[in-house]
Amino acid sequence: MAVLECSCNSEDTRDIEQLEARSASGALRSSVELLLLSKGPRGVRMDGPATPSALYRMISIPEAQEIVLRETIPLPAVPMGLAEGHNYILAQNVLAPEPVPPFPASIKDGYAVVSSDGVGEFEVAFEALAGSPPGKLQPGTVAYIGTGGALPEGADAVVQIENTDTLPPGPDGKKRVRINKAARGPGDDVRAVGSDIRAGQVVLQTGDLVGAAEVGLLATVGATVVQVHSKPHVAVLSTGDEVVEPTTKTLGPGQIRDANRAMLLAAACGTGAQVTDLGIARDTVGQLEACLERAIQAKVDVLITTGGVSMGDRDFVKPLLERHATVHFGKVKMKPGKPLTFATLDTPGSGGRPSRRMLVFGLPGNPVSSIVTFNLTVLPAIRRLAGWKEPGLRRVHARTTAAIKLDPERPEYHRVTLHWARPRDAPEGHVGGELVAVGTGGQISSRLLSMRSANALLELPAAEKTLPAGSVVSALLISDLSGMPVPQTPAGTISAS
Ligand SMILES: Nc1nc2c(c(=O)[nH]1)N[C@H]1C(S)=C(S)[C@@H](COP(=O)(O)OP(=O)(O)OC[C@H]3O[C@@H](n4cnc5c(N)ncnc54)[C@H](O)[C@@H]3O)O[C@H]1N2
Ligand code: MOO
Repeated sequence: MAVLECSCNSEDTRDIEQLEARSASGALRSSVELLLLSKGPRGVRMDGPATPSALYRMISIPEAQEIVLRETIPLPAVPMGLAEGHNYILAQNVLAPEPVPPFPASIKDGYAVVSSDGVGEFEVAFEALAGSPPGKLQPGTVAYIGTGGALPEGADAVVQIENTDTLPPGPDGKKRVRINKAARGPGDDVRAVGSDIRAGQVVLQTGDLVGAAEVGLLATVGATVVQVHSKPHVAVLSTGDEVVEPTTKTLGPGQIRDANRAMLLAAACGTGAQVTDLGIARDTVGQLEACLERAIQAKVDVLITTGGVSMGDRDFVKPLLERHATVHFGKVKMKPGKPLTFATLDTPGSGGRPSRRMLVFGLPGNPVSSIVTFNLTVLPAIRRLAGWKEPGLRRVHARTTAAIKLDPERPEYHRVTLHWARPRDAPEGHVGGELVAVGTGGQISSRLLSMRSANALLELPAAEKTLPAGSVVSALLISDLSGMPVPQTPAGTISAS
């Protein structure tokens, strides 16, 4: 992970009018402003007032997610070495150039035999050890063979050592063995050529995530350099006059420590993205614009801001994006996260280079709103950039354990910890279970404790009613479930149905 520190806390306090005046006189020529001059048909305005936030159409979350993915183009493929390729998405199919195993290989330590020779006493003609070239076996003799050893020519099966007794050497000093239990026939305890992987078989496909096992497969077929999608470069910026560094020992009047930046940098890091910390911007157009410029200069693929996207007269993020980018939406019917804003900013390439696109997510300042909207929109975009075919959160169903009052207007993403438990009416000792959703306490969007240990978001519809305990509700997974509480049952338990 590369971390580039770049704080934007300059003392620049230009307001919108000053900016507009300087722009009109041609005094500003930063890369942000040059972008303005090269804007496309849906591009930005430098003249006229910003769209008041109240004027944004409130769209649904599925619509918002569709827009985000529509505007997100996977990053180009790059060659990557075997070890570094871990956790990348393949941009090519990988074929086996030869069969695995490439020779008939013993499955056991024992004796290579001619299966029709059956039981009896045999001379051990030679040793066929793993890694050695196979010898040639005559009928009526056997060869000692190790697991993975190449079956000698003439042999057609292996008898494991447990089914043999070592005999004293013969008068000629040759080793001898008694086969007590014959091979069941040709091929017994032998891996045939290509039985694991056929020659030419596609072992990995475009779009596959390279986990540890996939690295092993690449190594097996000798694919030491493969094409993978680049990982995006993500920058995170906090905004707000009240927001101070987490290192602040004593908070001044009205100050709060910046929770969002560290949290979102951690979340972005968790995707494998390269991350850049853009610091905290004060609520001034000048500082925000300077940070936007930094992000462009640093060639980030995804810029995440938090705060300043709502209705206040110091909420400058939307107006800034309206001026410098194409804003696709600025209000989403969801709780938390209503003022979620999404824009794209295209930088034209020069000297034959392709143009770059920066996705900009203006997340709400409330910490829970910022991490919930990250999971629902930013994460899928990061995954799509990195080449994921199915970048959305995985949906499961879970039973609620308490009554939940629904929001009458906005669908709510209710934070829960999923457990695996016996169904409610199941008798003691019942094998199998279902997902049970335990709420994380007060769900107000400022209360970050509601995200603590949350591994899923219940998708609650907007309605004028209370959902009774025991309802089955769809839930989106926001963390891997391997740490999920699970009642202990003996290993290998099988349900008797
Ligand atoms: N008149 C209206 N006011 C608000 C509306 C509305 O529709 N009409 N929407 C509310 C909703 S919903 C949300 S969510 C918030 C979002 O506001 P902003 O995105 O503009 O965020 P701020 O006002 O800057 O901050 C909100 C809240 O979060 C705290 N905060 C901000 N940054 C951080 C940070 N980095 N770490 C921790 N906490 C942070 C900030 O102090 C505020 O308490 O708007 C409602 N208002
Ligand atoms: O939508 Mo806001 O995120 O409810 O608090």
